[in-house]
Amino acid sequence: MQSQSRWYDADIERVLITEEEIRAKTDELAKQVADDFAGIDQVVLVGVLKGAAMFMADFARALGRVGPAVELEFMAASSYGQGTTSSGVVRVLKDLDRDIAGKHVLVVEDIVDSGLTLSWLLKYLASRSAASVTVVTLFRKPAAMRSAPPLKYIGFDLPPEFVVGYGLDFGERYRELPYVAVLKPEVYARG
Ligand SMILES: O=P(O)(O)OC[C@H]1O[C@H](OP(=O)(O)OP(=O)(O)O)[C@H](O)[C@@H]1O
Ligand code: HPA
Repeated sequence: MQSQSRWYDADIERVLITEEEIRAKTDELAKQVADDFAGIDQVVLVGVLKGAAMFMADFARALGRVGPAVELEFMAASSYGQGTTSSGVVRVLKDLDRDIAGKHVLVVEDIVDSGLTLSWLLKYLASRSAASVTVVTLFRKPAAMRSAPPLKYIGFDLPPEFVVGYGLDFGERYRELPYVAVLKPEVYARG
């Protein structure tokens, strides 16, 4: 059966990580976290919107199958706006709804690129008296190795290119792609 063409097909330069690879890696990360959190009954997952929406949903279910009970919390932070480089200023668009004091918190990020968002977020959460704060990110860019806080749970290392899909956007578009891809140069240039 021929697969149907989708609106974004013509914009894609190349796929970097497939849907199947994302699924397998998500299960693997959940297993690692479950093993490390053995003996802990409850973990609060803090998803960083909007980019982490897809990973949060899939990771929460993967962890639920093999690990502790999870509570879902979301924060919304933004530093990229419409472009492909960080503005350098993290804006909180939505704060946590509940107190995390005394709880084991796992921050769920889609990507750590410059590391600015994560560094800022960890400082922000440090004042909330959580029992522990750990980070899981599905993707990491090379710049993060220089400037981001040390990370234990990383899905994939990506090349230093602006990517879209599986939650990641370019000007709010392409988040719904089931894989992670690089767009054609003319698409980035159009803005
Ligand atoms: O390591 P950094 O260079 O800080 O980049 C990482 C952050 O950038 C993206 O969010 P963005 O600010 O684009 O907001 P969004 O999630 O709403 O797209 C992404 O979802 C991460 O949260
Ligand atoms: O490569 C990226 N794509 C989309 N959003 C991002 N936020 C940081 N890096 C990226």
